[in-house]
Amino acid sequence: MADTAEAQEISEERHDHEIILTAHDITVAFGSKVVLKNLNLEIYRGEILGFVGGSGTGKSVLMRTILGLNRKQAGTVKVFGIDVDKATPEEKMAIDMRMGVLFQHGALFSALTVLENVQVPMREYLDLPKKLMDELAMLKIELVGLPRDAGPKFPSELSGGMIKRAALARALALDPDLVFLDEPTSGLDPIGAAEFDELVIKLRDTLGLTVYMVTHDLDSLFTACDRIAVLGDKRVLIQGTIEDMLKSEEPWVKSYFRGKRARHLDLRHRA
Ligand SMILES: Nc1ncnc2c1ncn2[C@@H]1O[C@H](COP(=O)(O)OP(=O)(O)OP(=O)(O)O)[C@@H](O)[C@H]1O
Repeated sequence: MADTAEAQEISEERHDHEIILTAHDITVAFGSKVVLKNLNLEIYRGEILGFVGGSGTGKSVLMRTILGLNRKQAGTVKVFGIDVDKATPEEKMAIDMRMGVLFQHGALFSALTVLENVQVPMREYLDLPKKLMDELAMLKIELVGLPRDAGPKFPSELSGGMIKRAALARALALDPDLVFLDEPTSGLDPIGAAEFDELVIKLRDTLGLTVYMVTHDLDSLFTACDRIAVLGDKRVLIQGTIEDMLKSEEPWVKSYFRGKRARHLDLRHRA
């Protein structure tokens, strides 16, 4: 277990300050309802960034905006150094292939087996023979810690934790550099959630992934995240390490990280 200073050093070495994604001056509104206003955020290569904020503050909207699934009224999103609004169709496709997503709801297609679910992005972007696709999908299934016999199963035959792992396998199908996880541990029991966090850390360490994780899970924020960004008042209120969150006097941050539910957690929980 690394102490705080050591953990900080490891974290700094890891992301080495290379920016992999920049959201600059983002404004998003639905009709007259402004959800995000002049929001700025940076994500560094190799980090696990935890994204937190009150319910309905716009965490999913921001993730969808970054992914190009929501219209924005203003601002720029640069991924891998390319402004997505100015990207050519070829650049756009290359960017899409380098980003994997685990959505909060509808994680898997219920009519498809786990193997077929993992193959969905492969079919969309690659033209591979079936046998090779089967082998690649099985590798992803094993990578996320599922047994091979999970491949031919349907989502309804899996536990909640296995479904999340299968959805993660699908997000990893195209060997992305950056993965977006929208509340990946919601609905899991604490043991399942802790195991999922460990898996995310292991994948980051072994594959060099960068992870953007929307979460309400304080355990995940304490144990898995190198940095945390807090959304409130339509913008990023604060971003920094868990130590920064614990020192913050911003009222929402203070009540979230030092409130009753956070009381049992402290920095000794950090891996
Ligand atoms: N397509 C849409 N049309 C209109 N309003 C929307 C749309 N998508 C999101 N909103 C609104 O934007 C606000 C932010 O929603 P969002 O789902 O991003 O919140 P969140 O921070 O992810 O919440 P939670 O933690 O509860 O999942 C909400 O008020 C929501 O109703």
